[in-house]
Amino acid sequence: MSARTPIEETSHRAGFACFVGRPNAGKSTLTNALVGQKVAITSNRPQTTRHSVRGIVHRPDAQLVLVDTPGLHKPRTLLGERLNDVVRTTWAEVDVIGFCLPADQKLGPGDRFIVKELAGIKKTPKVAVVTKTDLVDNERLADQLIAVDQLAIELGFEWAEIVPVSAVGDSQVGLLADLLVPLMPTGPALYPEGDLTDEPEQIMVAELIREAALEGVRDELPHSIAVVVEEMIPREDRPQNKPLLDVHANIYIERPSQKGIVIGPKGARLKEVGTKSRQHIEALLGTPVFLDLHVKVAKDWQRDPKQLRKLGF
Ligand SMILES: Nc1nc2c(ncn2[C@@H]2O[C@H](COP(=O)(O)OP(=O)(O)OP(=O)(O)O)[C@@H](O)[C@H]2O)c(=O)[nH]1
Repeated sequence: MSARTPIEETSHRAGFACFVGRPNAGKSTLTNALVGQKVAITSNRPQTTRHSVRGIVHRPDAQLVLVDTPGLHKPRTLLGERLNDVVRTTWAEVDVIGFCLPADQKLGPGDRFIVKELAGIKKTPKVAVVTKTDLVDNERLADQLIAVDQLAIELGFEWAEIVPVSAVGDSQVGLLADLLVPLMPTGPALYPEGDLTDEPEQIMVAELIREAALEGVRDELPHSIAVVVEEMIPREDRPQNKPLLDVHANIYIERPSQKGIVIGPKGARLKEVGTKSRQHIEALLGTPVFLDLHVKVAKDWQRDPKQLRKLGF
C-alpha cells in the first residue's frame, strides 16, 4: 500500500523529452539513470546510438517518455544525413529538449552548432544539462554553468532550466526528472505502467550485440558495423522450467578486410562478442538464450539507400 495521497487525474502530466548533445556527452547513460535500467546502449565511442530508443520514467504524478537520438554531426555519408534528419524530426515532436554538455570538456564549436540549431526551435522549452559533474571540481562546474547560460543569451533565447547532473554518481538525476515534469503537458499516462521502452525487442537485442562488437575495435570500424536480428524464436521441445530462446543475428561490415577484425584469431573475438552480448540479452529478456552470430559483408552499406533500408535506417 502506498502512503501517498492519490493524485488527481487533472494534475497528472505526460509527455516526451529528448536529450541532444555532442557524441559522448552522456545522453544514453543519463537516459538509463533516469529510467533505472539499461535500455539505451552506452559506449565510450562517439555515435553509437542509431535508433531512437525510448526510456519511460514512471512516477505517481507523471510519465516521462525519453527519446534518445543519435548525435547531430557534419554529414559525410547518406547515413549521416539520415541521422541528422532523425534528430530534427525528433526535436519538432517532443515537449522538452535537454541539451547535454559534459562538465569536463570546454564548450566547443560542436556544442555551438547544436545550440544554434536549438535556438531555431522556438516553441519547445530547452533545458541545459551539464553532465559528468563527478569529473570536475566546483569551480570548473560553475564556469561551465555560466558558459552554457551565456551561449543561450548570445543566441537569443533562455534555458528553461540549467541542471548539473552525474549519471554515474546518481547525483541530481531525480532533480532533473522533477524539473522536466512541470514542462510536460497535463494528461494521462501514455504507456502502461511497467513498460520501460517501446523499442521493439529485436532492435534492442541488435543494439546490445553491436555494443559488444564495438568494444576494443580500431577507430575506423564503429561506423561500419550494423547488426540485424533475423529471428528470435523459442526452442521447441524444451521443458517448461527450462526455456531457451534462439536468436539469429548478422553482424554487417562494409569491406571483406574488416571481417578479420570482427572475427579475430581463430574466431576468438566473435566468440567474446557472443558471450558478452548473450549475457546482456538474457538479462534484458529474462530468459536463457542461444545466440547464433554471423559476420557478413554488405559492401559500402552506408552509401547505398537500399542497404540502409534493409539494415533498418
Ligand atoms: N564519469 C562519468 N562518466 C559518464 C557519465 N555519463 C556518461 N559517462 C561516460 O561517458 C561516455 C559516453 O556516454 P554515453 O551515454 O554513451 O554518451 P552519448 O551522449 O549517449 O553518446 P552517443 O551515443 O555517442 O551520442 C561513456 O563512457 C560513459 O560511461 C557521468 O555522469 N560521469
